Amino acid sequence: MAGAAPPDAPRPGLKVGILALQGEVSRHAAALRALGATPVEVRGPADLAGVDGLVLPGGESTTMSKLLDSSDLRAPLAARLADGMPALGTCAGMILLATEVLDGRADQQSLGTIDVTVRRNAFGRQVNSFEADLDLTWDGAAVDGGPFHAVFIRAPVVEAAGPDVEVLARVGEHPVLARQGPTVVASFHPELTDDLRLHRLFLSTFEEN
Ligand SMILES: NC(=O)CC[C@H](N)C(=O)O
Repeated sequence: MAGAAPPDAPRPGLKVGILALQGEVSRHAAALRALGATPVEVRGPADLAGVDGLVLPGGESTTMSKLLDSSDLRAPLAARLADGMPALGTCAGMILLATEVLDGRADQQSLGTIDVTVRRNAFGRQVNSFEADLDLTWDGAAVDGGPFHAVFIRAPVVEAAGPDVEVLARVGEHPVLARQGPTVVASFHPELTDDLRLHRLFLSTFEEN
C-alpha cells in the first residue's frame, strides 16, 4: 500500500516557537533543528509574535496554565491559534490545547484549539509511564517507516474527539495522536526518541497554511 511519505524538509528559516515557560524544551528544539527549522524559545508575547508556529511541550499543565497568565501570553496565544497558527501539543501541551479537561485543577484553563476531551493522568493508572509501538496515519494513509515507538509519561487519555478531529494513532480504543487542521496533539513524548516523523509531519502543516 502506498504510504503517506513524510514531506521533505520545509523551507529554511521557518521559525518554530517552543513554549518555554516550564517543561521539556531542548529535545523539541533539537528535533526541529534537525529538520531544518529554527527553534525559538517563547517566554513572552514578543517571542510569540516572531514565530510561524508553536510547540507546546510536556510538563505540568496546571503550572503551564498559570504561567500563560503571568507571562501575558494567554491572550496573544489564543489569538494566533484562532488565526490558524500551526501548533503541536505533546502530553501537557495536548491538555492545554484541548477543549475540555477532566480531573484538572479548578483554576486550570485550556485554550480549546482542538475538539477533544482529555482526562489528566488517567492512562494506565497503575503505572506512571509506559511505551508502545504505534501505527500512524496521516490524511487517511499509513505513514511510511513502520511503527512509531512512543513514550508515555503520566499521559492524558482522550475520552472524546469531535467530528472534525482526525485520529492518527490509538492505544487500544484511545486516540493518542490527533489532528484538527494545523493543530496536532500527542499524549506521548515524540521528542524522547530519535524518530523525527511526527515533527516532520507537523512541519508539513506549515506548508498548507
Ligand atoms: N508528561 C506530561 O506532560 C505529563 C502531563 C501532566 N500529567 C499534566 O497533567 O500536566
